[in-house]
Amino acid sequence: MSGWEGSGAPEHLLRALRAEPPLVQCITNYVAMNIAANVLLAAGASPAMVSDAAEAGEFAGIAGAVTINIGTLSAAFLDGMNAAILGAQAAGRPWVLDPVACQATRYRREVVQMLVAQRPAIIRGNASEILSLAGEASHGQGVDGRDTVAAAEDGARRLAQSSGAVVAVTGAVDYVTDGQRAVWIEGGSPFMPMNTALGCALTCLCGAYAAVTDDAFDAAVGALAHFAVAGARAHEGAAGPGSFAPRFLDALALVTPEALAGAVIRDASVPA
Ligand SMILES: Nc1ncnc2c1ncn2[C@@H]1O[C@H](COP(=O)(O)OP(=O)(O)OP(=O)(O)O)[C@@H](O)[C@H]1O
Ligand SMILES: Cc1ncsc1CCO
Ligand SMILES: [Mg+2]
Repeated sequence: MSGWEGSGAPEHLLRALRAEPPLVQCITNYVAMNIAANVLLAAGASPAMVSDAAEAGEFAGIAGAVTINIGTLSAAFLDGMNAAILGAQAAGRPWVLDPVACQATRYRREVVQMLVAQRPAIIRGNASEILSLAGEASHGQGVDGRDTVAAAEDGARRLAQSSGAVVAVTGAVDYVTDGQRAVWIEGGSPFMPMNTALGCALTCLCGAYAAVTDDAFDAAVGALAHFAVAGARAHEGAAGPGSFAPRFLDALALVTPEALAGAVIRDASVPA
């Protein structure tokens, strides 16, 4: 099918987001901070990189959503993450988890399990990270995915069922599931994984979409469709990852709700 039907379709969410730009509190890594903020601004949202525990919980009370990324994990970041999650939960706002390189060290494996237990609305990671979270063998090399998204399909569905989160697995073709509903999303560009932190930025955009709908599945599909359409457009005329990067920011901003309606989204739901 082409396009996700109904009021939760990406084009409707993008219209809502542009009409009232959501404030998204991003606790992300040092590599991603600037890239993710620019991605959110281009897409139409309002980023704030607020992570210290002294204010992260209070700030979460005024944000539309919180996003948490363990890319450059430290004790100080972790304190801020826990404060922000408590603040988001007290305010009834969703939070999104990016389990960067969670397969790599015991510290990351333990921290990410503790975070998953705090009920993120969405978990967005590459296939190697999602396989590890699902308890399966992962071939991830540090922060880079080395597994196919198809290999993580079953694990993603089980992880969604056990955690209660919508799970979004990204790669050449993306997969999103809430444990029952599922879609494949096509598009993007092979230059995307050659630009650092675009996945981290996408996690922040999942927060922006989650701020404008109560349905975390629709939010994840909307954010990933926005990246897929903008990435494919930016690929046209790009000579490599360097010239791709500014075209991608332009494309994120120039994508219209009507263009998002043309995103290639294939239903893969398990029959009830
Ligand atoms: N080969 C590819 N072709 C098309 N799009 C791709 C490809 N690989 C990744 N993407 C897209 O790039 C974006 C980021 O996904 P990716 O899986 O690379 O994240 P990641 O590994 O977490 O990145 P990072 O940790 O560097 O932020 C997604 O929108 C995804 O669809
Ligand atoms: C390169 C890198 N190292 C830690 S986080 C990060 C950004 C991509 O995940
Ligand atoms: Mg990543």
